[in-house]
Amino acid sequence: MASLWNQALKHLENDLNGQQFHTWILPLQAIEEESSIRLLAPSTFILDWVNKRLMDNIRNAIHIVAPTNPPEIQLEIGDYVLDNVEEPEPTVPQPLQTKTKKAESKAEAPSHGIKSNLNPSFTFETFVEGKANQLAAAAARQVAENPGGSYNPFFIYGGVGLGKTHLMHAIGNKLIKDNPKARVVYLHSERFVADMVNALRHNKIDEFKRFYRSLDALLIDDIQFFANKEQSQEEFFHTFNTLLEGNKQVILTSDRFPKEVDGLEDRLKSRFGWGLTIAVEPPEFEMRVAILLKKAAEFNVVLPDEVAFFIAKRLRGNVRDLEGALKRVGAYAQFTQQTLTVDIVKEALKDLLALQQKMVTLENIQKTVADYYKIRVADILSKRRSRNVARPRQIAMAIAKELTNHSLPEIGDAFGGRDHTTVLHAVRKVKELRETDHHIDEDFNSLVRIITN
Ligand SMILES: Nc1ncnc2c1ncn2[C@@H]1O[C@H](COP(=O)(O)OP(=O)(O)OP(=O)(O)O)[C@@H](O)[C@H]1O
Repeated sequence: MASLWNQALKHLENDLNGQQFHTWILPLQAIEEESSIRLLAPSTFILDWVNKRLMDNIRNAIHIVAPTNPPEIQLEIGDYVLDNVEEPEPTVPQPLQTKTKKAESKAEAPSHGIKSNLNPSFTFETFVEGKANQLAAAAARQVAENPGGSYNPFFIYGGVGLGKTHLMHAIGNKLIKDNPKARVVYLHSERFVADMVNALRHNKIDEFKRFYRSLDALLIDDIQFFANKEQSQEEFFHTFNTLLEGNKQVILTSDRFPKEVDGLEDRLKSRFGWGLTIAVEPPEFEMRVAILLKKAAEFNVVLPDEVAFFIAKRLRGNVRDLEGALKRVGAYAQFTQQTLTVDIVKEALKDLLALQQKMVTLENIQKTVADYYKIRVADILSKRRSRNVARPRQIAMAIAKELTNHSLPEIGDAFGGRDHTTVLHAVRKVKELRETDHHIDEDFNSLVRIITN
């Protein structure tokens, strides 16, 4: 029987987004006692964060797995000690061990091997490929086959919930599968910063450095959180160089193109571009269907094709949202013991569908695009052809085609009475521009996110 905490973790993983789960929940070490569960946080930073924002989620999860007699939850600080860094041949890397004074005195200190922090379910096998992530997935496989090769660092960027973390873990999992002794560590950039601050406080910075520089692969998620943290950037810069010089693999993710991460030193930005930088994009319709079908099989939800089509057509957000919707309809079907149909999905996802419907109107698209480019909606509807107005107009039309079910003539009408061929031209032009100009591509993706979220 899995420990109570391990069972609770499964619920927390569903409940929270990947970043929250990896950054704040996974680092907690649980000591289960008769009527209580002690959660040890490796730093005050993590302790405070969990305390302020995630205690309700933790309580809920514990209540689900122990509904009749839920243990009391105590959150306390446990010292992270960087240990065994130079052990000659660890079967698994040995970076972080938890030690608490209380736990020690009870000789109950949990013994942990290396915490690679990899989620075993994020693999290439469970990753659905489509136009939006094909390149990224192919490159990730290359990196997994040939770590420390020419794709180093490997940098994946793109909007939230589009599979960056998943891909990164897939590489890490493959590296360890191929070589169980590989020292692979995944962590969120905020966690790197927190660990560094902690190491400084405990005079363990040399061990900290040695540890990170002794890895075979270092995977750091969401590096935009390094922004304006000069000391962390400095440390990371040296770690990064040492790893690269030793042909060790570095994998990074960010929500935007590295050069556009504000508050990051130029030398870091430029180095991030030395290897391969690749984007993941929001999934297109076919991929959304494929993701729904694959996840349905994973979650044991019987999902008829037409129902998958319906959800994919109506929910155009990121993969995490699709997953959330699927879990909801799955639970609904189970609860009401009905086979899923489009009508049931309409009922189960009523609020989500209404929200999406309400927000994605042509007016909303025009307004969002106008705000984004700091022009007026009237400019978009006008006949003006200057580039600063014409380009946003084309982008707005292309988004309208992508996000709504309106026909080309309807879109043309709504954009100041234009002909449908003008809309078609805009759609083609924007497609071409997105392929050649990453600024336009970023703008487009950001706008879709703003409109659909
Ligand atoms: N192509 C895909 N195939 C299968 N699952 C996917 C895919 N893309 C994303 N997911 C799933 O969607 C969820 C969110 O993905 P992930 O955490 O990797 O996103 P992310 O891009 O790292 O977002 P964030 O920046 O918010 O961390 C995860 O459960 C992941 O497994």
